[in-house]
Amino acid sequence: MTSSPFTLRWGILATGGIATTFTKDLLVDPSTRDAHDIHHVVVAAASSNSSSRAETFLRAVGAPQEATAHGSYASLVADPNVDMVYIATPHSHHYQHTRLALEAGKHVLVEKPITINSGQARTLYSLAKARNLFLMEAVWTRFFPLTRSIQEVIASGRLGTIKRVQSDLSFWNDVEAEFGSEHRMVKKELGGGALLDLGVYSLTWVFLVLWHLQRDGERVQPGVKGWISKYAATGCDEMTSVMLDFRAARVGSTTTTTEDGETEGDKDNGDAHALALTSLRVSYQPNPHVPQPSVRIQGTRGDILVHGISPRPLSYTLVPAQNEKRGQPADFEVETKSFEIPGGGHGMFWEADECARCVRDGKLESGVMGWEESVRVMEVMDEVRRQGGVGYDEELESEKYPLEGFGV
Ligand SMILES: NC(=O)C1=CN([C@@H]2O[C@H](COP(=O)(O)OP(=O)(O)OC[C@H]3O[C@@H](n4cnc5c(N)ncnc54)[C@H](OP(=O)(O)O)[C@@H]3O)[C@@H](O)[C@H]2O)C=CC1
Ligand SMILES: O=C1OC[C@@H](O)[C@H](O)[C@H]1O
Repeated sequence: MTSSPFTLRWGILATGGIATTFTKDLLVDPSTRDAHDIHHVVVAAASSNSSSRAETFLRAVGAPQEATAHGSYASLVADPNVDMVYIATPHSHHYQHTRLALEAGKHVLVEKPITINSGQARTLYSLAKARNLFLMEAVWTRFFPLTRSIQEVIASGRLGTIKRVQSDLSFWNDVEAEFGSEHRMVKKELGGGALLDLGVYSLTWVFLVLWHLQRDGERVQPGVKGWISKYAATGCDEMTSVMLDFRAARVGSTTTTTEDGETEGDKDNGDAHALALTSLRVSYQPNPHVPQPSVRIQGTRGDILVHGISPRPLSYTLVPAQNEKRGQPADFEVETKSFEIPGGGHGMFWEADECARCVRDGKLESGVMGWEESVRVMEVMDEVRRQGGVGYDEELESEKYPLEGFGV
């Protein structure tokens, strides 16, 4: 027996770059990615600017004619046809706009980073829980089939015990020419800086491997050491490097017997280290003719090299360790697995599908991009900013609501 798909009705809050990309993805037929149980409808969009800006946006993305164009965010969240609000404003506004939507009784998908700091994130998740509403940080990379495939390889133990993860999301920019001092990437009033915008992906890869290797209920926050180099024009971070120390990341460690009769499990203390990098001045891959992995996951029996930009990688290579002296060499061959993004989309529809399924099933949080992990990543970024001396205005770091000038 086939039942009809569950329909989620979306309201898009803001009309900028990523709102456009995401909304176009919502309009891609889910059957092109073999999803038959859910369906998305774009019922409204809002611009803080004017309803005509929202109308232009709706036409540009190809939304249904009957979708409503709102001239304010307050009007969007009051729209009774909207089930789920997608928030695509700058970082500085996520806390205010997510509260606006939750307090109006809407489920929310909010762009990364969920907030400016972990305290704000915790408050939003408590509010969602109290109001019985779904809330998720839009870390779309988590929902890629490629990401799931890598997590499965790690969980299978084929790579042995995972000891190290290195992850880099850096762009090679002429920062002054490209961003000046007004672009959201570098403007402090908009929560700018490499760490919150790009570093969150480097940490995402570290967490999706090492946080999940710790046992449920026994997870401990890693030790964190961070270095920040500031952009002279605005004081935001333009280059941030983070080292993390995960103690006793034990699930997936091997206990195979080696030639001398010992077991790897006996010798391994379970610790793992990570390096999460981001910069606006150099690139993870300065020259496409010389491919370099954006993420490297290292186990005692081999590595995984992830290729392509880390928010949206399209292939990975399994690299077996070859060490003549080892009793137990890797039992797999070099293999590259490539993935496609179907339906002509960008790949953001998989996170939207997760939202629909969670709402359908009455879940408040995703089992893939859960609340605790989201808060833990924010805590790491808080600590790195503390060590590197980068703070935002008191109001932006506060949990005061509503703040004037934020359209709430
Ligand atoms: N997941 C991903 O791959 C990506 C995620 N992002 C995230 O999405 C968010 C938005 O980024 P992006 O779309 O590139 O940004 P844009 O500057 O392109 O768009 C931001 C939109 O927010 C609205 N807005 C409301 N208040 C302000 C304000 N004071 N200043 C500027 N804009 C304001 C505007 O829409 P309006 O006038 O209609 O209200 C504007 O168009 C960020 O949090 C970023 O981290 C960004 C790029 C990629
Ligand atoms: O989320 C993002 O991923 C891709 C980057 O180009 C963009 O600046 C960032 O916001």
